[in-house]
Amino acid sequence: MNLREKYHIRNDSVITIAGTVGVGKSTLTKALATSLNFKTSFEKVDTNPYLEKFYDDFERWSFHLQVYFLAERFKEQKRIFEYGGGFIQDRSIYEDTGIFAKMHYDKGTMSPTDYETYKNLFDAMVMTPYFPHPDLLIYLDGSFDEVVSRIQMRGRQMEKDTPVSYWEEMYKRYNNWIDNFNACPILRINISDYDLIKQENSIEQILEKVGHSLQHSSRYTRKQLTR
Ligand SMILES: Nc1ncnc2c1ncn2[C@@H]1O[C@H](COP(=O)(O)OP(=O)(O)O)[C@@H](O)[C@H]1O
Ligand SMILES: Nc1ncnc2c1ncn2[C@H]1C[C@H](O)[C@@H](COP(=O)(O)O)O1
Repeated sequence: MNLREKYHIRNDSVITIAGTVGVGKSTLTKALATSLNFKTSFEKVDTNPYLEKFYDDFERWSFHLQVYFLAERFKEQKRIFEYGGGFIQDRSIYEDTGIFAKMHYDKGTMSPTDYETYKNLFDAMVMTPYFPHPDLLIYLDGSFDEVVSRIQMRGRQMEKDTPVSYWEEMYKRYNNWIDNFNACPILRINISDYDLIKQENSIEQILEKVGHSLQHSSRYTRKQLTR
């Protein structure tokens, strides 16, 4: 029996991983996809034509970057749909608006008109009954100090050059955002409770929680019954 079967995870499940920059989403995405034999959907950082410019001048590039991310994530959503699921997704589409666009608007680095335009586009594309929400959102949580040290350790220059107050603001917003999130079921995991590098059975502990959360989600059970 493989790990997916052992933990009663359907092979058409869609699991998205949310959490602040540097917390460990991509690392967990890879580990989960490998153990479940799922496909991955990653945020592409190296080929993003706006990201460095954005970190250099938020005001000038925030609208362009949000529209770019929205288009990229929507294309990924389509790909996931076309494959019929079986995906682990690195960052949810909900964070783009709920965290990033809102934060830049509130801080005055995205104009009210740009924010309104972006929000209208987002709502028309995503917040409709036609948009398939994930079966589960895994929310990765950790201490602020650990998150900042991971950003430094990973070493993307644009992020290292960004004032720590930016990450602090984002961190606070994430805590608030997840407490009010209800678009799909959530599983919260603290990064101090597992170590994918040193503890071999860490991934199984996470898979057990994932299987349990999915089994207890009425939407997932409904999906199971209609198959
Ligand atoms: N469980 C872990 N233990 C130790 N270091 C980790 C762990 N998960 C991620 N990291 C490290 O933290 C940094 C950020 O991780 P990453 O997965 O890229 O975060 P995110 O995708 O959330 O921005 C990377 O240097 C990565 O190697
Ligand atoms: N919607 C976004 N707006 C601004 N910046 C964003 C958005 N989504 C991701 N980012 C940035 C944050 C990081 O610098 C990179 C990649 O994120 P990570 O959490 O490391 O996967 O893109």
